[in-house]
Amino acid sequence: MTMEVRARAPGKIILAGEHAVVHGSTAVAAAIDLYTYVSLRFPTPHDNDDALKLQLKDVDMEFSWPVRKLKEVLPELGIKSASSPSSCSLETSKAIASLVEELNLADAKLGLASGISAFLWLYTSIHGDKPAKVAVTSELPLGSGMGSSAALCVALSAALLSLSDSSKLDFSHQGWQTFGESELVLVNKWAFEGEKMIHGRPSGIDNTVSTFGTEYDECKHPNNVKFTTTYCKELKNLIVVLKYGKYLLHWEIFLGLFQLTKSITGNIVTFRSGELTHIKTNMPLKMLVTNTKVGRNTRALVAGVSERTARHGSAMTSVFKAVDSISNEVVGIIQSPVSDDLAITEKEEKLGELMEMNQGLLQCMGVSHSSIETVIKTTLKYKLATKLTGAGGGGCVLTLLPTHDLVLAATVVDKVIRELEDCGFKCLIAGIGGRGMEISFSGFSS
Ligand SMILES: Nc1ncnc2c1ncn2[C@@H]1O[C@H](COP(=O)(O)OP(=O)(O)O)[C@@H](O)[C@H]1O
Ligand SMILES: C[C@@](O)(CCOP(=O)(O)O)CC(=O)O
Repeated sequence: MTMEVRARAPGKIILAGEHAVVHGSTAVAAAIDLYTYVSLRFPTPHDNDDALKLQLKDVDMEFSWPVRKLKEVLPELGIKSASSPSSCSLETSKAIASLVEELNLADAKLGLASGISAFLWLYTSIHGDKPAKVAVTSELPLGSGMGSSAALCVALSAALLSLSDSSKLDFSHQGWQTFGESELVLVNKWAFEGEKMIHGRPSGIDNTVSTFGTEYDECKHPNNVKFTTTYCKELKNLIVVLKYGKYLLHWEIFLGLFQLTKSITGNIVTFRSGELTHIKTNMPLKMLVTNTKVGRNTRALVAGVSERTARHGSAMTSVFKAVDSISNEVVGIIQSPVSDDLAITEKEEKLGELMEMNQGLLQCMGVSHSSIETVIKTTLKYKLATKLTGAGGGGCVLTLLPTHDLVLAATVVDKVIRELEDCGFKCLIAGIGGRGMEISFSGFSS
């Protein structure tokens, strides 16, 4: 009998503390509602297929390794156990590098090499030289600071473990299901090993958020938008009147408002030295995500910060300490209850200021970029605070949107998005918070 499993794992945004978290500071993050999907299927004897196949749908590429080649090249094949994650040895990592080199990736696709290496390591560690078909597709922009590499490693580890010999899952369950706590811990450990092959020295925040998620529940805004219906004699029809407090809304503003309200406000987490803590959000939190589309390499940026730390130890220690204080203050603000609009305004002002301070420190670490500065300048015209998110050097940037006056916010969002997109950037309002990894079985056949 063969079956197909599909796993999905979310991306994340880091609200405060990226890079410093690699050096022991606290970071604040949330899962987002954009996922990477991995499907895994073992061939039946009729398929007469003796290869491990990987399809990367986002980049329209496929790779295939005959299992005899894997047996020939990989020194430790078959001696690993799915239940005890371990780091890739130097010998195996050299062997994997030779397999990836043989793919002759074009220069523009070289960034994929690390992801393919992580795939080969995770697959062969968990399933040895078993032939299989694996397909990957993602809603996340790749290499942009929203954790696509971690989402890939988590979804891959989850799919692989769900069909491993030790899996205790209910294969007949319909729809998405998650793992028990100890299996989630195992997925997270394997995903961290995969992340190490992509990033070099990850803090573990991305894979941990992607595995466990940051639960969400509706966070009510004190001023709800009201929709009322009215009978219009001229049109002989019911029309919808959009009301927000004292305002009657213009259609365009309504669209902006719809974008703002449809995105969920979920909970956040803090991460420090490998420890994840769930924090309940007590205020509406809306972030505009701008993708500068400037490609960058997380491994190089993380290494660059470490090199600067080696050169200026004491100064960088102070920078990391300042980031730690910023993250803790951000959590304090998001966690404390709000009573009215005034309190929300005050909190948003403080959060905006802390984001600007965090951005300044990220600049100190050498991870900002002219495209990020352009987003900062553009949003500042609308009095909005912006910081990079993830590794920086381009990639994605976060802008805090005001929610104390949703109509004002919707008007501003519409204008700012238009101006940013005129610069060639791509904007989205991501729902903050959400489930961690999940799997779903399908296609039973014998
Ligand atoms: N859907 C995917 N398909 C192929 N490779 C992927 C995918 N998602 C992630 N990757 C791998 O992860 C790398 C991006 O990781 P990284 O630079 O850490 O950025 P991010 O912030 O998106 O995690 C890609 O260059 C590729 O090797
Ligand atoms: C820079 C860092 O803090 C976050 C990297 O995020 P991303 O890979 O750019 O999504 C590195 C890490 O914590 O592992």
